[in-house]
Amino acid sequence: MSAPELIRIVSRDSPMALAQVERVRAELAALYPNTATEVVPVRTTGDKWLGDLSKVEGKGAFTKEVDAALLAGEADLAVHCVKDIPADRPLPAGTTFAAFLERDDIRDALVHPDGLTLDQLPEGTRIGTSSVRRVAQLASSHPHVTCIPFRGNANRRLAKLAAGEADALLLAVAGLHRIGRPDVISETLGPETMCPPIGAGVLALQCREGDTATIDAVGALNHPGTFREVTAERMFLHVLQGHCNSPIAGYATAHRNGDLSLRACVFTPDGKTVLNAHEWAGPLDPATLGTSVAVTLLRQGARELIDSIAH
Ligand SMILES: NCc1[nH]cc(CCC(=O)O)c1CC(=O)O
Repeated sequence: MSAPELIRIVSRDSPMALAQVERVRAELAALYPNTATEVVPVRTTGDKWLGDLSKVEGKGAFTKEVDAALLAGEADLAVHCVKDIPADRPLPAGTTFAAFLERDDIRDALVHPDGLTLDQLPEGTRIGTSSVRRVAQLASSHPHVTCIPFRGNANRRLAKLAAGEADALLLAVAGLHRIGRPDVISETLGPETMCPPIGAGVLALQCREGDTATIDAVGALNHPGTFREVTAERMFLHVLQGHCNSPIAGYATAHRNGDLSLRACVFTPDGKTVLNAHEWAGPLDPATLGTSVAVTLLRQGARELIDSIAH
């Protein structure tokens, strides 16, 4: 296959996002030694605005400017965390997913300067997180700790923690590895303790729809098992139609025998109500599994629960 001579890659300009781009460049260089790559960093609304995300355009705050650069032809490939790509609406018109890279760790980690675990945290511990998903699950499992709003990229959050603005943080394990700081992890939380977000630990490669040369080239980086997992998870979120304040979590697992399972939860913000579903698909396609799990939660009252949360 003849790959393009040059692929310009656009992404957020945070240290984590730039590390993600370096992974993509390395994978492309290994496959296509004659293809040059260039990085086009972009600062997104989500990076500039450090207040409540629902006050700006909560959805797409980390992807909008990146997608605009792709569509304007300033770059050929956008690299996104799947977790940051809205699933309740289609991708921006004119763009398409070309690949999902092999999934990293999907778990969240507790970052506590003295190495305490979640169960060891004293009453009143201030956990810096603005994630409604993390807040709801902590309120349910560890009601004696307090979540305080905390935004900014992972490096900035670690700096704010070091400055004493919180006592501990919850951050994604994958992200901490990407910024070279797995050393700060005091406890890795299993999905039964802290259910991960849709798309956790996966990088999406997005191209312009008509750019078949780039789509074909970067498509070789796709990981089929990850593709199936992400397809099920994003269809689940699409059918559920949450908003930026609805605590929703879930993850699919592609098993070695070809089966796919999807476990998902919807919470009230106070964590007092938890809706849960876990289903398997054998011969079913991933999108059908995602739809089925969403419908199961809707039957349990997820629609009323989500709509009753202010947004
Ligand atoms: N909201 C920012 C964001 N988007 C993706 C990740 C983690 C890496 C990933 O899941 O791909 C993070 C940081 C975090 O939540 O700790």
